[in-house]
Amino acid sequence: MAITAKSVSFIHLQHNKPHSLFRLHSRSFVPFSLKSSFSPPMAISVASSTLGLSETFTKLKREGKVALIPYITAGDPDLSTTAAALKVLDSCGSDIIELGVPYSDPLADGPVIQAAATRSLARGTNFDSILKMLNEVVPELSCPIALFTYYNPILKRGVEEFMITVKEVGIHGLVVPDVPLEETEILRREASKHKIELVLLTTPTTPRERMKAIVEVTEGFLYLVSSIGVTGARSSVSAKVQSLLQEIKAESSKPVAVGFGISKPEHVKQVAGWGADGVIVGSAMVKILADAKSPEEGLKELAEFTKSLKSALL
Ligand SMILES: O=P(O)(O)OC[C@@H](O)[C@@H](O)c1c[nH]c2ccccc12
Repeated sequence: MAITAKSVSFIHLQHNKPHSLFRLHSRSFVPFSLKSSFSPPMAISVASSTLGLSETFTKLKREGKVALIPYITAGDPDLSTTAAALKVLDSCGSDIIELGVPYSDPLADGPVIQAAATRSLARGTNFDSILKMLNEVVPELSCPIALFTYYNPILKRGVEEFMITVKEVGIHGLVVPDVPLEETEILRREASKHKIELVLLTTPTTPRERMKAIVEVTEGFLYLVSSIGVTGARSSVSAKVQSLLQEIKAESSKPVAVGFGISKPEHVKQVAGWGADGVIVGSAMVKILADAKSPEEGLKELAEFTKSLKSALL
C-alpha cells in the first residue's frame, strides 16, 4: 500500500484531532458482540509468573536501567520463526517485547513493517494462529509481551472477548496506535477488568493539554513517538525528544518509552541519556528477519543486534 499524505500525518491526526479518526472507524465499525472463534485449549488462565509492564519499569528503575523494547511482526516470515524470535529477543536482554498483529491497512507503519504485515497475511497468519503460537511460547518467556494491534481487529472480535482471549495466553499489555483518547474509554475499561495494561501514545505535535490527558490515563508506560511521519529506521533521532521527555516528566512520574527511527546502539544510548525509561526498536528488527537468507540466519543476526543494543544501555 503506497504511503499517502494521510498515512504520513495519520499518527498525528489521531492524537491531535480525535474526530478525524472517528470517520475512519465509523466506516468499518463492527458490532463488538461478535464471538471469537478462538478457544484456547487451556480455558483456565494461568496467572503469569512474569512481571507486567509497569512492574518491569519499576524493577528496572530500581536497578538504574532503561528498558529495551523490540517490536516484531507476528508471522513474518512465519509463526514458528516468530516463536523462536520471541525466545531470542527474551534471552538476549529484551525487557518487554512488542508483538505486532499484521493488519491490511497499517496506516502508521513505514514500508518495512507494512511489507512484513503483507507477507504475514499472505502466508495466512490470523489472530487465532497468533494466539495459538503465544499459548505455547509465552510460558517460556521471562519478559512480558505487549500486543500491538490496530483498532479494527479488536472491534471485529469484540472488545471484551478480545481482552479475555489475550489475557488467557499471557499477554500483559496492549498498544493500539489508531485509537484516539476520546475512544479509549471502553478499551480501558475492559483492559483493566482483565489486568491488561493499555499503552497510549503521544507525538511531537500533540498539544500539551492533550499530552497531559493521555499521560494521565496511559498504563504500563507512555509511548512517546519521536518524530512525525511513520515508523522506520532513521539516521538520527530528533533532538526534540529530549525536551519532550522533560515536558512529560514534569507532568507525570509514569515511565516513558521512545520509539520511531531508533535503529543503532548510538541511538539507544542517546535516547537513554535524554532520560527515556525505555527505547523501542521495530523496523530495524523486522528488517533483519526480512533480509535474512534463512530463518536461522535471521534469528542469529537478531540475537547479535539485540545484544549490541542491550550493551549500549548497560
Ligand atoms: O519501526 P521503528 O521506527 O523502530 O518504530 C517502532 C515501531 O515500529 C513500533 O513501535 C510500531 C510498529 N507499528 C507501529 C504503528 C504506530 C506506532 C508504533 C508502531
